[in-house]
Parts: sequence; structure tokens; C-alpha cells
Amino acid sequence: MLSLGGVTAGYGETRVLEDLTLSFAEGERLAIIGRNGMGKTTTLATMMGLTRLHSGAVRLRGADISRLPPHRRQASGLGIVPQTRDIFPSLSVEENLLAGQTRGGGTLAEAYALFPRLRERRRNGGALLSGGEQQMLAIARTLMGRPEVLLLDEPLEGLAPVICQMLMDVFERLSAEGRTIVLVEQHAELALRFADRAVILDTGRIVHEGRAADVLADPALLDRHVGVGLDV
Ligand SMILES: Nc1ncnc2c1ncn2[C@@H]1O[C@H](COP(=O)(O)OP(=O)(O)OP(=O)(O)O)[C@@H](O)[C@H]1O
Repeated sequence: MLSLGGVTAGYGETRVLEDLTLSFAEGERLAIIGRNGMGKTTTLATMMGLTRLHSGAVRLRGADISRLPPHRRQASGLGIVPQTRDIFPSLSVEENLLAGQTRGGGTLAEAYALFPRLRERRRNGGALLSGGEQQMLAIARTLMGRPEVLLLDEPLEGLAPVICQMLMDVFERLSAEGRTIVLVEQHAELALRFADRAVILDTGRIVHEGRAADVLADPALLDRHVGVGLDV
């Protein structure tokens, strides 16, 4: 579905990812884990065209999209939910959703069916939402572009366990509908339980790649490269 081949990328002259090769299939659930600052966000941003690609290639369904700007990648089926959520604070929930709508894209009815809470809050300003509601809105807004590949950057960060579980259920649903999901998460256990496959990043390089269940069953590996105890 999507691949990075020998990718070295970063910001300006700074190189964050070094010769990174990674691919995943249609419908797959991939978890990318690792300590802070190891390049997880940069990996998603590079898939989306938001970094400087020094060398290597990004391919979507075999087509080289390395030179495509982010909006063209979005039109080709990629969607990212950034860690920063990027809600427009002065727009209502509904206006935020419509801002993410593309031609032939998702509908408000679909967004509200997935997140009934957003329907209740549809006239509220973005600035008045709780953290969980902001994250629901960020996800729903990206889905308005009907992405085939959904890139999620630490969607659970700072949220209460009950909201985290609700969002994980939503990701299960999106995956069951056939979407390909890449989940970057500090909550390693939730991410690994969800994913088929896991990649561990350390200083911009892949230090482990394999079945998520195997990573989950290897506390020493997690301790070495993720450095957090399992969180559930
Ligand atoms: N816009 C930027 N300009 C320059 N360097 C950056 C920029 N964004 C991130 N970096 C650097 O790139 C490295 C990797 O950051 P990245 O955000 O990809 O890591 P991460 O694994 O997602 O960590 P976190 O969990 O903290 O988001 C870090 O050293 C960071 O300081």
C-alpha cells in the first residue's frame, strides 16, 4: 500500500530519519513505537510530504509520490491526524468538519454516527472542547477526506483511559471497514494490542520490526527501546 524506501529525511539540513525502509499492505494495522524524539512523528510527516526528503522514495500503491505536495497525497488517499490536532478554535465543530471535506469525501452524518458527542457539540466553538472532544474532531475532520490510509500521531496523548478505550474502539471500526491504519503511540500496550505489526524506532532508524504480539510478549525489548513499562 505505502512504502518508504531508503528514506533519509528531516527538516532543512537536519536529518532525522536515516535510510529508513518500511512498507505495509492494504488493510494492515501498523504500530510505530519508540521513545520521545526518535523520529515517529517525522516518519508519518515524511509519508505525508511534510518533511524534506534528502534521499530515497515514498510510494503509494507502487507509484512514486516523493515529489507530491501534501494536498496531492491527501487527494491520493492519505490522511494524517497530527499530534497537535490543529483544531480551528474560532470555528464551530461543524465548520471544522466541513473544512476537512473533500469532493466525494465523507459526510457530516458519517462523522456524527462515528462520534455522537460531536453532534451534541456541533455548534460549539473549537476552543470550548475538552481534549477528548478535540481529538474526536481532529480524527473526524481527517476522515472527511475519506483516506484509505490513516496516519494517527499519538491520538491518545493526555486523554483519560475511558476516552482512550473509546478511540481504540473507533480505530477497530475503521480498520474493520478496510482502512489501513498507522498508529504512532506512547501507550505501547494499547498500540501493540491493536496492531498486526510493529516497528520500533531509535534515533531515526528501525531497530525492530515484527509481529505486534511478539513485541508485546518481549518486555526486555520494550524496556530497551521504548523504556516504559506496559501501561494497562
Ligand atoms: N520542525 C523541526 N525542525 C527541526 N527538528 C525537528 C523538527 N521537528 C522535530 N525535530 C527533531 O527531530 C527529531 C525527531 O522528532 P520526532 O517528533 O519525529 O520524534 P517522535 O519520536 O515523534 O517524538 P515525540 O514523541 O516527542 O513526538 C527530534 O530530535 C526533534 O527535535
